[in-house]
Amino acid sequence: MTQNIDRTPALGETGERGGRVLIVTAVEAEKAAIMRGLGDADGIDVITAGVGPAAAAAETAAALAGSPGRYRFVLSAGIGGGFEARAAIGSLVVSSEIIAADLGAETPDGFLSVDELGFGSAAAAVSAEWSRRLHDAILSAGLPVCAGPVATVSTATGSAESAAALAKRIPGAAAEGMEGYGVAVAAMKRGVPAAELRAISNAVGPRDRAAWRIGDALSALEAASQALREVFLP
Ligand SMILES: O=C(O)c1cccc(C(=O)CC[C@H]2O[C@@H](n3cnc4c(=O)[nH]cnc43)[C@H](O)[C@@H]2O)c1
Repeated sequence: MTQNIDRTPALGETGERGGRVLIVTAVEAEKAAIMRGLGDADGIDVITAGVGPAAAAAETAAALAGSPGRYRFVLSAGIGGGFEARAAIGSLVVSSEIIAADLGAETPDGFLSVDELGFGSAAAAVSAEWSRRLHDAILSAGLPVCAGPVATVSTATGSAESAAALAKRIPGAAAEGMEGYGVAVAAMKRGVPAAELRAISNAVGPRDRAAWRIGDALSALEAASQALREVFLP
């Protein structure tokens, strides 16, 4: 289930695709942080799609369908939960994989993924080359960053048991968000490479709203976006 897939065309293999980058956030505060970091960078569109994989997929699909050939890369970006010992609050995670972690069936013996059910794949295509370039640019800027699987969930994890089960199911899981799989599937269906960036606001585990550091995560997202200018600009 956690196998890395890179079915999308390689970086530079733009074919008929245009030169712009599409960044999809869930909420306005994430968009604003990214725009502050990007400054007056041309060639990048940042949109707010709403919370959850369905809204993310619908808005991404609409943006790509509305301007066929306009985009060469799509990034799902926002704040997220970090898995213990992988991603601390205020750090950044770049996707090596994007996994729909709760897409499947519950059985008396545990969770079965759609892969195990034979209904497709819970892993959306991630561009390994784009992910590497994003990771390296953020690292070069001196920001704390790791590359790892990012889980997409419809219900944010809220207990130690669920966090442990997820970490077991997705070896090396680094972050959790609610939109990446939707964005990546919409991009994949249009043949546009995609990846995900999460700035960590909270630990994945027992719900503790008072411990969330949304301001720190938004500052990290802004700093990462500044570092990514050189990657995105033609
Ligand atoms: O009030 C709560 O307990 C609560 C729990 C989980 C998520 C929320 C949100 O309002 C955040 C939704 C928004 O932020 C991303 N996000 C941030 N941290 C996590 C997480 O640990 N697990 C899943 N998603 C997270 C998410 O992508 C949404 O866009 C409130």
